Amino acid sequence: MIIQKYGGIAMQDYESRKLIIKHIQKAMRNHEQVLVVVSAMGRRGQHYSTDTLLDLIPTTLSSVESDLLSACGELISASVLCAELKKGGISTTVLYGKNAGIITNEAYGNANIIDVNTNILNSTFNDFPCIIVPGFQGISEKTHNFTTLGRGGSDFTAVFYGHHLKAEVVEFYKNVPGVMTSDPSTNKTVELIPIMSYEELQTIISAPVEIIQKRAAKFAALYKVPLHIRSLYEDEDGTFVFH
Ligand SMILES: Nc1ncnc2c1ncn2[C@@H]1O[C@H](COP(=O)(O)OP(=O)(O)O)[C@@H](O)[C@H]1O
Ligand SMILES: N[C@@H](CC(=O)OP(=O)(O)O)C(=O)O
Repeated sequence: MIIQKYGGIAMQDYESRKLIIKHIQKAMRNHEQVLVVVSAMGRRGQHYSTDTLLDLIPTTLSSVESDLLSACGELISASVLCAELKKGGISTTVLYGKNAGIITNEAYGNANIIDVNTNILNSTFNDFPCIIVPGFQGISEKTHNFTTLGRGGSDFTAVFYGHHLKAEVVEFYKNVPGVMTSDPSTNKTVELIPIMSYEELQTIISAPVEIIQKRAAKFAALYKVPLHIRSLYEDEDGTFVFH
């Protein structure tokens, strides 16, 4: 099985989702099971992005309502991509909430995962070769409220499932060719790093724009989850992280 994670930029519009669909189709030709983790569409200013949604309510500390609101971004993405895949004749379904199996504490805005139940995911793979899950979210153990896993948390969702489902690889489709020597949006002279260690990946991640969420990179390093960070737009090799 393979996991593919598509972030806000990849999900942002119909044209880029057409590229996503091509990558999913390719993965389905090569793997029996494909788990697709999606983020909310676009960035601040685009209708359904996490920041646009959070801008709807007064700035307060993270709370039941702010997590419920921001979790909607990924739920919208999952529903839209599922509908588009089905329209293209691809057998797929969405699992979310309790069915996605990620159980957290009540630390709204930056919840810790305390349990995972992949039974429904595994049994759903008997009927659907491709499953879509909204990233960045879980369900709290006590109250069953939606919780979120910290900004950039869809990366964590993908890596977390990667470990628990023993995925061959977790792929991240980005608006850059892979991990570069530094952020290409602020540095002109950068080079692609084709292979790197988990330690090197963690060292290169820097604020404000993290190529992969730090928490996700740390988890991947701990459990040696194989990562492949690559371009949404080009069929090049990108960056492999597996040692
Ligand atoms: N070392 C790096 N190599 C490549 N991109 C980097 C690096 N550091 C920061 N970035 C930034 O990380 C961003 C992450 O890509 P993006 O497609 O926005 O991810 P997401 O999956 O979160 O939507 C890139 O646009 C790039 O500007
Ligand atoms: N949408 C959430 C989670 C996330 O991981 O997003 P992205 O994959 O676009 O960085 C956020 O903006 O924090």
